Amino acid sequence: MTQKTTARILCVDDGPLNLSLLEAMLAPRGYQVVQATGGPQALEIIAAQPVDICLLDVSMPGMDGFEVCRRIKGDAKTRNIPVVMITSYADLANRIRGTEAGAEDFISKPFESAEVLARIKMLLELKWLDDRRVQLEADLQLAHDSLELTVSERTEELTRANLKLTQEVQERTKAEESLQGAYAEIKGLKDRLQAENVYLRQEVGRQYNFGEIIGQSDQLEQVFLRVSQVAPMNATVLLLGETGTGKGVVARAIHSSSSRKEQPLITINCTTLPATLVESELFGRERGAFTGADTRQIGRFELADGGTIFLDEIGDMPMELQCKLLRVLQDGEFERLGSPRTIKTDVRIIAATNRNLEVEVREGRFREDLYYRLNVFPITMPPLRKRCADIPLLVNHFVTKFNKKMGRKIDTVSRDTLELLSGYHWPGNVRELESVIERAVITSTGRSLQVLDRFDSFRKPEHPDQPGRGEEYGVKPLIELEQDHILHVLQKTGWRIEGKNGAAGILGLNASTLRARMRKYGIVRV
Ligand SMILES: Nc1ncnc2c1ncn2[C@@H]1O[C@H](COP(=O)(O)OP(=O)(O)OP(=O)(O)O)[C@@H](O)[C@H]1O
Repeated sequence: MTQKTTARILCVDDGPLNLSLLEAMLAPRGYQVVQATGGPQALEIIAAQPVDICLLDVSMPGMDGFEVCRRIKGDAKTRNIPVVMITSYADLANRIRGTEAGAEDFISKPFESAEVLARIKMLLELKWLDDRRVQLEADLQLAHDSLELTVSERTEELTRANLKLTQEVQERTKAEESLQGAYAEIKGLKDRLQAENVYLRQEVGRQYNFGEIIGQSDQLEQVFLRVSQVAPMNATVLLLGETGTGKGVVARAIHSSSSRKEQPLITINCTTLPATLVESELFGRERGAFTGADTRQIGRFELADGGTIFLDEIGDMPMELQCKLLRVLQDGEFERLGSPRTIKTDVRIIAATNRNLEVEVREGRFREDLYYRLNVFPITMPPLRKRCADIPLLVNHFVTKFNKKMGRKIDTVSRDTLELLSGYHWPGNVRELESVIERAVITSTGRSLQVLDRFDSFRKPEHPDQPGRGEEYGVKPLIELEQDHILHVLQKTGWRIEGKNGAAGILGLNASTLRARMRKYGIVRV
């Protein structure tokens, strides 16, 4: 513990001798002695300069030592100056009064040098300790205050941070909620999209496949029924219907479901064959049959022996050939061009046309007898617009086909697209749909089919008054109605023709007339 040795000691006494004694005692010990000969002077000194200790005589004229002591202790600025009262008779009454006035200690007159010095030293140490304590307390208070400040600043900071955090949490919660909302919306959209998308693969399992014929509409079911009825027979089949409705497909299905399926199916397109060569194409020719015929040619009828001949676009066959064809159909016989030898052939005939043969007959462009020969078992292919139910299956079929061909991976078609396709008139029928899908597979980006064609301009039928186009007005030809009705009644009667509850009676026909009609329309029980 260090302590300053130059302590300033105020000695207050009305006796100069005492003051000199004290000065003589203290000064040599390094104390700075300040003298006052009375109370008022002492108080002035104390107010003007720092004093470390005050030695105060009790009995002084005017203001005694007790009063001076009281004033020192009564002033906050001077209260910590230790006061030592000097009394010549150290009686108890004076000590009590001194203590009450606030004196810290007492020394007796005459002074005992050792006692005075010991007391001064002790009081100075105490004062120093007290000063130190006050200082420490002040430091502590300061530290406490600064800590308080720091704590309050920190608390404020934390509160602010907490507030910010709370706001952030709220914002985040809000963001999360809106994200959840967005997710929900996306999920909703996705679900809707999925609901709107027709998954092609799912459809594959449901695809009705009669050979290559895709479709499951009621109209096509009728075709399937008739195909399955006639395929096993050798009967001639006449396929009717607009262009692109699938007559060729049905011809192949009939052949491949028949007992001739291991034998060839020879197709002759009566439109594309040059008229001059048709005859040799069909029946063959001997070498030298005509100028330039330097080799023998086997005709298609000969090639098809045991198999099937598909005469496509029969309505376009020249009249002179129709006669020869009739002979093959009737007798199974013909001669090669330039040869008298009759060749026998066993072929099944399937003919197809998009013309109205009755009109052709009426107008003299088609032989009536040939027409009856061909019209043994007519099958009318419904136009695509009459069997929109098949459009999804057909789209699926063609997308799969063109995916494979072009190495694409399209697997969905939106409902909107299907609706667009289903609403179109399809004058070119399945062939037209096929090329629309081929185009769309080429141009689609991604996995969903995008059809860019605009169909509206084609919607209206071009020739509303053309005969045989009744289906454009939702009207079936009478002949079709009759066929359907007979079939329907026969199914109802369990194929009973005659007698009570027989189909003939119900239809108001003789049994023989009904049988004739059934033959005419090729209606047989399967
Ligand atoms: N039901 C079907 N299922 C699958 N493909 C079909 C179907 N109908 C038609 N097609 C396809 O449509 C295209 C046209 O068919 P097809 O040539 O058989 O018609 P068509 O009635 O003979 O026409 P045209 O009278 O002009 O000769 C072909 O590529 C065929 O494969």
